[in-house]
Amino acid sequence: MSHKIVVTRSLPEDLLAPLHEQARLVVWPYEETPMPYRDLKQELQDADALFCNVTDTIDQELIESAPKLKVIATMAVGYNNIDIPVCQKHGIKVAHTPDVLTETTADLTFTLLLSSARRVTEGEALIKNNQWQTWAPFFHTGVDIYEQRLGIIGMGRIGEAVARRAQGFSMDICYYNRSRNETAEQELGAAYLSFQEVLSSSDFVCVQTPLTPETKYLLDRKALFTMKEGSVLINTSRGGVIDEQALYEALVDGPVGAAGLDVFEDEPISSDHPLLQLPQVTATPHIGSATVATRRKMAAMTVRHIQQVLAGGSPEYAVV
Ligand SMILES: NC(=O)C1=CN([C@@H]2O[C@H](COP(=O)(O)OP(=O)(O)OC[C@H]3O[C@@H](n4cnc5c(N)ncnc54)[C@H](OP(=O)(O)O)[C@@H]3O)[C@@H](O)[C@H]2O)C=CC1
Ligand SMILES: O=CC(=O)O
Repeated sequence: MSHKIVVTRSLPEDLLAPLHEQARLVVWPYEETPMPYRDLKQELQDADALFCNVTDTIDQELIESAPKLKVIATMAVGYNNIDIPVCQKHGIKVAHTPDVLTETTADLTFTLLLSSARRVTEGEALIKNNQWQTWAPFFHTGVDIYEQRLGIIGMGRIGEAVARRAQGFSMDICYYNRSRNETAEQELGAAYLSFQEVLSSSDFVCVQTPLTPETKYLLDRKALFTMKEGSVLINTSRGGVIDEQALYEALVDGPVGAAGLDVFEDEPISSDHPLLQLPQVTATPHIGSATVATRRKMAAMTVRHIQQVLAGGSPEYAVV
């Protein structure tokens, strides 16, 4: 047993069992609390593999203090928290978990879309706060979903899965990517439009890009203020893709009618954040892929990635 593996969150024992058989595991004992950076740095000094997640910052300092590290396997598809060029420079393999979480994340995206359009959480709060007085012709009206236009910024795996759900609502689908997605165009009837056209013509805009230097604040003030009057914005990608201050202004004084947000620039978002004071914001705590079945698949895939690299091979889903 020569390998050391660091796991930054507690996980069900049966999921980690295959690793125990071939290595010494250091597992952060808490599920709800991230492993502090300092402890992680200390443990990585003689580690061969790292099992991490979206809350761990895997930066140059950390990577360069881990001379034996061979693989960083993250239990997520997004890897914006990992310094990929530094990993490449040091020959460290990086693996992530696409595909297994696609449908689950699309379900949550569509849940936010439906909920924002029909003001579900606002309505629930009215009832629970004893503020529902009567049925009234225009009481608590929302916007229609069926036959409306859905614009997807980032038509990749999750974007396509959201579009498939939108077909069931007879939505008119358009998208923007840097490159054209022939599958989405031919099989889902999605129209390829410019970024501006998607924003200005869509009743619903779903953001599904990764967070990269290019997509940081992709939805800035200018972009948000070109959105269609009364439109609904859904973000289940990463908080940093949207300028939150500008989104607040676009919701209060601009064209955005409502927003459904699963991700935030700083997580966990503080309950006194201005966005959370707005009734037209529906917020969930970064739970896009959070079903038991999907999280188990993600964890099992992350374990396999570590096994594959420690056995001298390449991970099934390699970033680099
Ligand atoms: N809320 C949650 O819990 C979850 C969040 N996520 C987030 O969702 C993201 C997407 O996942 P997934 O669908 O699997 O990823 P994919 O790589 O399959 O899709 C990403 C899409 O974004 C497009 N894109 C990338 N850069 C740009 C850009 N600069 N401008 C416009 N479009 C761009 C890509 O097209 P092209 O390259 O042609 O531009 C591609 O179509 C993840 O990176 C992660 O951050 C994922 C799972 C759960
Ligand atoms: O945010 C989650 C992910 O898998 O990426």
